[in-house]
Amino acid sequence: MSDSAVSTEVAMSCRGLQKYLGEGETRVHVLKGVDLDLHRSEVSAVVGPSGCGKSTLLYLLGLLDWQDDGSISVCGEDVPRDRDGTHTDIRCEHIGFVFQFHFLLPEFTALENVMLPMRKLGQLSEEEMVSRATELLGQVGLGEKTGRRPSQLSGGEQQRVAIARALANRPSVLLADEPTGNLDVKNSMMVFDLLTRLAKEHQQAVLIVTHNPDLAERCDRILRMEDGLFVD
Ligand SMILES: Nc1ncnc2c1ncn2[C@@H]1O[C@H](COP(=O)(O)OP(=O)(O)OP(=O)(O)O)[C@@H](O)[C@H]1O
Repeated sequence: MSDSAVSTEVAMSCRGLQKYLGEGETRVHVLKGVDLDLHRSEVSAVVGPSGCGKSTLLYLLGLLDWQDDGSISVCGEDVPRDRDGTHTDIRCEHIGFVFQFHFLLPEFTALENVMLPMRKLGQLSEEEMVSRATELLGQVGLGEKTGRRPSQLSGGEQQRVAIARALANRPSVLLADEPTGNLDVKNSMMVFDLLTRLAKEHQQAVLIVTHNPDLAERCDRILRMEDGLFVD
């Protein structure tokens, strides 16, 4: 993938990120001081052996868990370390997630699923939310299937709805944990290319955890993690 379109603007960064998991004898020092800058329009792959801390890092950057030490900033603003709800607001506004399993709500249509993050953020009218969700589903090639429930869509289509949902609030950062891990080779490539193309179009920074070397090679850069740290 060409890096000519990578912006110098940092969408997210972390410094000295440390995390312990578990209690007592099972306590593990998972992240040992991770430094990272994610630039807009840049797609970074995180690779490394099982258990080295990739998902833990994604959880911390996604503000789904708290670090034990170190700092995270989003669009130049430090994320406060106290657990006062600020995290949820920042997450809603700035961060989109795509997981291996789509976590779409089964009783909702594709359109309603994509509208959910917008409802939570509460900045758009009903009409604006419908319009944006419709546009996003069109961009992921599901313009004709907006009224379908997840069970009426294929695995690849469900993951495309999840991508549209992740982009709904026009986040600064898109975090993806094995986003194609549940798909066959053909759908993997298609979903991966779609995700990275749309993120670049929307000038988002993308961080993808993957065990798939073919997908990692298609990213702008590959970050190798070993035992809780990035290595050269
Ligand atoms: N709740 C927990 N208590 C103790 N240790 C944990 C806990 N959750 C995860 N770990 C350990 O933390 C380490 C990092 O886990 P993490 O899920 O971040 O690894 P990973 O690199 O994403 O692995 P994989 O590629 O297998 O998904 C592992 O050694 C794991 O066993």
